[in-house]
Amino acid sequence: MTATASVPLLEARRLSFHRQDEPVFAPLDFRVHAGELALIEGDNGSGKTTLLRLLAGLLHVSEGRLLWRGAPWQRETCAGEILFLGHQLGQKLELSPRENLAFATGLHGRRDGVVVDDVLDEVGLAGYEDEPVRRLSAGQKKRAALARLLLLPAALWLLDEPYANLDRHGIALVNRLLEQHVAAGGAVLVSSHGAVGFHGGEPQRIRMHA
Ligand SMILES: Nc1ncnc2c1ncn2[C@@H]1O[C@H](COP(=O)(O)OP(=O)(O)OP(=O)(O)O)[C@@H](O)[C@H]1O
Repeated sequence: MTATASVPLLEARRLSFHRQDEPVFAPLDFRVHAGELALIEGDNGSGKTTLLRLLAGLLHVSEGRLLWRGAPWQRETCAGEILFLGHQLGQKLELSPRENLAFATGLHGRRDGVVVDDVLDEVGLAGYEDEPVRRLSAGQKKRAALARLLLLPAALWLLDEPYANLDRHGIALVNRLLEQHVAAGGAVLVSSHGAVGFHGGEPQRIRMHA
């Protein structure tokens, strides 16, 4: 392994987040490397979403350190490298899936050689490419959001309950995306109350404690 390969993509050192001076979760230490999937585990209210929002830069670190590729985490460096898919799916409801993807790629660029129509077909939205997202079902909205994973060039995916609202084909789609991304050298942090169907090795477990 080269020195570069051994540097984690993301590293948390005694990381914590406070609300009204109270820590939401106990300080966390973990490292996520390229080609690795990590599960964030914990009960309702234990801080999984808060952690993911913190890692996405939507909240400010209260204490501890967050490193990206060995250097202090900075929004400018990480904007296109980290993709967060949360409960709010980040879709503009008046725009179509195709238009939402155009908006996202305008901000963050796109993977080489990936075609929008192929991506929308792969996530099961063939025939809905130009429908306003507000007219899609909950599962279809989720699929429109998942399309970003295939199209954008982010190295690290932060996925909060990625299986929510999906049927069995959608669940299989998420599992396929996870395995493809990790096999291609990407990394994933995922929170899920259900089983995560990942067969690319034993995942790291990040346990949230109050
Ligand atoms: N916007 C907010 N303002 C104040 N408190 C919040 C806010 N969002 C979350 N909390 C609190 O922070 C704690 C952690 O919430 P968080 O959503 O991170 O938990 P979670 O582990 O993702 O839960 P779940 O499994 O139910 O999705 C909870 O006690 C919650 O009430």
